[in-house]
Amino acid sequence: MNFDRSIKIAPSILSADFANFGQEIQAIETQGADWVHVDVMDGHFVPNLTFGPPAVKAFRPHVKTVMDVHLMISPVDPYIQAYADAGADVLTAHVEAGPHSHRTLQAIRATGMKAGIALNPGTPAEAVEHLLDLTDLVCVMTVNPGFGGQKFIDMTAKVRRLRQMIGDRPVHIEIDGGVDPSTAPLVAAAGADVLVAGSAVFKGGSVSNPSVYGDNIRAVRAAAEGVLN
Ligand SMILES: O=C(CO)[C@@H](O)[C@H](O)COP(=O)(O)O
Repeated sequence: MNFDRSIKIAPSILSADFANFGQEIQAIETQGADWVHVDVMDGHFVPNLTFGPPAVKAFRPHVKTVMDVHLMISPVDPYIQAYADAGADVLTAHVEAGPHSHRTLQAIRATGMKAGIALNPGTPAEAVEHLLDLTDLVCVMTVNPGFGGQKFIDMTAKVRRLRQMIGDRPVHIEIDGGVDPSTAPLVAAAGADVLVAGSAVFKGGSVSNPSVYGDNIRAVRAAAEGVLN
């Protein structure tokens, strides 16, 4: 996984057909997804339950790009090795999930995975300033985590501040929640490069009508890239 700051679209499979993950992953990748975003929720850190390591392991053979696993769980550390074994490429933990994010990021990197740190909308950029040398990705939540299909919360000032703090480090800024062609330009202009989109990618499409996914991915990408040229 080489670092670059081009716009990457990471569909969240939280909006996919849960009875058909293999084909859904293949469809979004064939239709232009750069990464595949997997939302892990524990019913404790967030009020919803989704996948665990066995599901991530089952997704692995279908993902040909980058499997980007977002842990909305607490605690994190006891499960890091299980997600490495399951085949995650990027593993992101929340800075609010425990008192030892520094240790968590070191433990993630020690497995060979890329390490991400996520911030809830209420958490300031400064909460991760001391972690920037240990992280490959900062995920800025633009909804309160737990569910797809929520309204975008404007975090562009936080994204700008983070990009300034990151400087020339090779750190991605990922945006997660309510990303669509109307919100993507705001965050791209502020310095984000990885755009997670669930509803905006999967709406109107299916594995038997996958070109809609392609249209949706292209619409988000074009809106984001449009402000960079
Ligand atoms: O992590 C989350 C929600 O907690 C996200 O990944 C959502 O799944 C994105 O969905 P949309 O807001 O794009 O529908």
